[in-house]
Amino acid sequence: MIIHQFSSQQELNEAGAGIIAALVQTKPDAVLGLATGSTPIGIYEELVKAYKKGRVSFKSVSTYNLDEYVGLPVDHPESYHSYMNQHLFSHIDAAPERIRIPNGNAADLKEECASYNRELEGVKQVDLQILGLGHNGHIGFNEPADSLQNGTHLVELDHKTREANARFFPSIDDVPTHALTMGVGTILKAKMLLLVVRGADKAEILHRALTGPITTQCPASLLQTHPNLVVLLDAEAGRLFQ
Ligand SMILES: N[C@@H]1[C@@H](O)[C@H](O)[C@@H](COP(=O)(O)O)O[C@@H]1O
Repeated sequence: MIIHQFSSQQELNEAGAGIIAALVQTKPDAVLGLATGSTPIGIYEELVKAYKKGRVSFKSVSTYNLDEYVGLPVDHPESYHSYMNQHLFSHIDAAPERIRIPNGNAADLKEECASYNRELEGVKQVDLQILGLGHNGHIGFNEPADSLQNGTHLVELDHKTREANARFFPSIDDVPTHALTMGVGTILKAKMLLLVVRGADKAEILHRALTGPITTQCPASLLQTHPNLVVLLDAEAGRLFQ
């Protein structure tokens, strides 16, 4: 595990975007696993800048998103489809046919998960998976539990997760109760994991995830088992590592 701590958000964003851009420059048909949430927004902004300056092209890249809410219309402003268009896809040359986000409105959600799994199995390996961290230690939408699932599946969201995400909705009652998420097994198969964590409110859970026992009660703790985990932190999130 390599941990990089940054004193400014800008440096962190540039470092994150730099790692992704360098991968795509050397491997134009790279497979990227993408995350949503507030954490990666600045990194996506830097990637868009790099694209606009002609430093990187995404036209041959394939992308797989980690998760999506169940039951939000695709064009709902808080759907992860909308998020990805707003923060990344509408600004770069990514090929729509190589962009995949779980469909949380599929008539048959089980079949949607199965087909997402089949597609991911068809890809030899995700080259780089971006990850944020939930306040309860979740990754994607893999919530703390007695056991975790390997592949993409339907989850019921923890109250804590819905509370954390209520800031994006008129009220907590508007936050979806379920989501589709890649499983921890799928996440761990990526060649490289880029975990990005910001803010004092994540310091404790981050410290527990990276230095505490490996337990399904803290899904991010399983990242300790990955041979190529790179962690980008701001000073507030990294407070307990000093
Ligand atoms: N499903 C997403 C995760 O993929 C994200 O990493 C996490 C942290 O979100 P944020 O970056 O907004 O703190 O929670 C969300 O609910």
